[in-house]
Amino acid sequence: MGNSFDGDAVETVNGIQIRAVAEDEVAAWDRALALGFLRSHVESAAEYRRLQWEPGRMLGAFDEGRCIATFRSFDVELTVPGGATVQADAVTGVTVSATHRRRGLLSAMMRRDLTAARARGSAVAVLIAAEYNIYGRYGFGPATRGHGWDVDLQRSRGLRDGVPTVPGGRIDFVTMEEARKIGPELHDRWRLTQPGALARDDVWWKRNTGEVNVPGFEFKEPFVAVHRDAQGAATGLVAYRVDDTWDGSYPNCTLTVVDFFALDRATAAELWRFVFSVDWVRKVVAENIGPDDPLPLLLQDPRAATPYEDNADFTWLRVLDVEAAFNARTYGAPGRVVLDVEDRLGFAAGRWAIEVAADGTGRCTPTEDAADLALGASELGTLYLGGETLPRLAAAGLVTELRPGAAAAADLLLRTPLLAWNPDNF
Ligand SMILES: CC(=O)SCCNC(=O)CCNC(=O)[C@H](O)C(C)(C)COP(=O)(O)OP(=O)(O)OC[C@H]1O[C@@H](n2cnc3c(N)ncnc32)[C@H](O)[C@@H]1OP(=O)(O)O
Repeated sequence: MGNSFDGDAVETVNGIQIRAVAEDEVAAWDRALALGFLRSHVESAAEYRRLQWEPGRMLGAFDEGRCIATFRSFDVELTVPGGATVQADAVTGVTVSATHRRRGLLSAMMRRDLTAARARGSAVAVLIAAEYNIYGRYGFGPATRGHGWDVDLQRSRGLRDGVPTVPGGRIDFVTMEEARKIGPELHDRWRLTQPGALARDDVWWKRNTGEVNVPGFEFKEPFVAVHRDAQGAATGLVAYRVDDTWDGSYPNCTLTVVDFFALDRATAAELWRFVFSVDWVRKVVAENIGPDDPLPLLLQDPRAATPYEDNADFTWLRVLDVEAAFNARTYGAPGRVVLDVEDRLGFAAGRWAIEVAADGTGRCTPTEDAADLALGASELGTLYLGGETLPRLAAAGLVTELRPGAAAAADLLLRTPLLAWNPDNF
């Protein structure tokens, strides 16, 4: 399965060359990306793209020397249930020019990248899908959901009595420069508590604090506030923007939370208490805080929180190395399940036994035993982080029970105490 993959190889698909993009070709690649994302009006982001360039990881398709398709991947740590991390191949910047679509160019670039990723030791690949129906064919399945809330502050009447506080804690606004200093270490600690979370690199912090500008994505400086405990240690961060809306002579502002993470529940409650107390604000929009976040239950009136309009599938995941992936995560209950996986691209194909010990650790091995459940690689990706239940997939006809009751029984194993969530687009 591709251990001999040659990163410099040039493939030809229907007369079109597919190959890695050299550093001095990044401007042409960036232009093709802009056109592919229907952004012909956007000025060159080549300077920014050069920060992302790594040998062999930006692919392009070339027709008579013109770049007409783009694809990029980078390695990132993904937190799995239990708090371990696995190396993930993050796929992004996928475009094929309208002049060259449906000739197999995406399929060729994807095959090439996934083969190289498996050879590099990535246990999984992840991406954010522009459209639902593109990536299932390559073995990706929806693995986390975005989940947010709109909160009407007059109706909510603030936080319930008895919601935890942090005695001696404090909240301060920080400058963008301070956010770049405090944020990365804080986020690195937080992400290990959240299955589905991805590491943020240096470029992420630069882009989201305005140090690096990306043409077409105009940076508007947010308010960034950091919570510290009584000892002065940073324990949480919130970033938000506020519009300037007035209803006649009455302030009627909406505060939109764009980043929120806390190392413990009491810090989270303090940050929400702060966000809900900002003068002039009548509505708080938390665009994406995760499906398990208890926010509505912290309010005096939980009905004041209504689901955010864009709640949908977010990270898509593809298992590349079944043993590495399923050995890394922990499980909800002891037991054993045998999965029969069909995978057109081969990486996850076969019959796999997952045996879970009393302490919740699991061992995944190939087996000849009779299978309990049959499923495709895409469904395996959906199940991996615990973002979906087996009975629900079986009810939808996406997983087949080969033994009656197998879906419910295996679900007890795969269950996670905290639903997977990833706040970061990439
Ligand atoms: C991670 C990201 O970057 S998400 C962003 C994805 N990019 C976009 O949405 C930008 C606009 N769209 C595009 O650039 C292109 O249409 C792409 C990249 C989605 C597809 O590229 P193509 O080269 O046309 O795909 P390719 O020819 O390899 O198609 C492979 C298969 O996927 C199918 N397919 C491709 N795009 C879509 C789609 N948008 N919806 C449903 N099916 C699709 C094809 O029909 C084909 O099916 P088949 O295998 O049954 O024959």
